[in-house]
Amino acid sequence: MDVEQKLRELPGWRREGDEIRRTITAPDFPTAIRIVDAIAVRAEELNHHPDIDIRWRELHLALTTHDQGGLTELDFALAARIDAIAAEYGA
Ligand SMILES: C[C@H](O)[C@H](O)[C@H]1CNC2=NC(N)=NC(=O)C2=N1
Repeated sequence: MDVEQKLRELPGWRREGDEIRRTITAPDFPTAIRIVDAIAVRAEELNHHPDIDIRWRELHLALTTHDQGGLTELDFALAARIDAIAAEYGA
């Protein structure tokens, strides 16, 4: 898998070691929590779960595939869904 090519398709995300990361800034704290809830639904569907650090209206997300020891297609599939959710909630 060409990680750099995948990242070009996901401009909000950056690579840090074995992870890709994105910060989402929601309009307010309740919206940030709704975004987390929507991400949870997708994560369950994909059986792939982000690390999420909630700081007021900022969400710091990190994706990797622990059981494969690094980045996989699943990380990029979930990242694309997270981007769609963020856009839907005005973040
Ligand atoms: C057993 C189950 O499939 C694994 O624990 C899954 C669940 N969700 C996961 N999510 C992420 N981000 N990485 C994983 O390696 C992972 N593994």
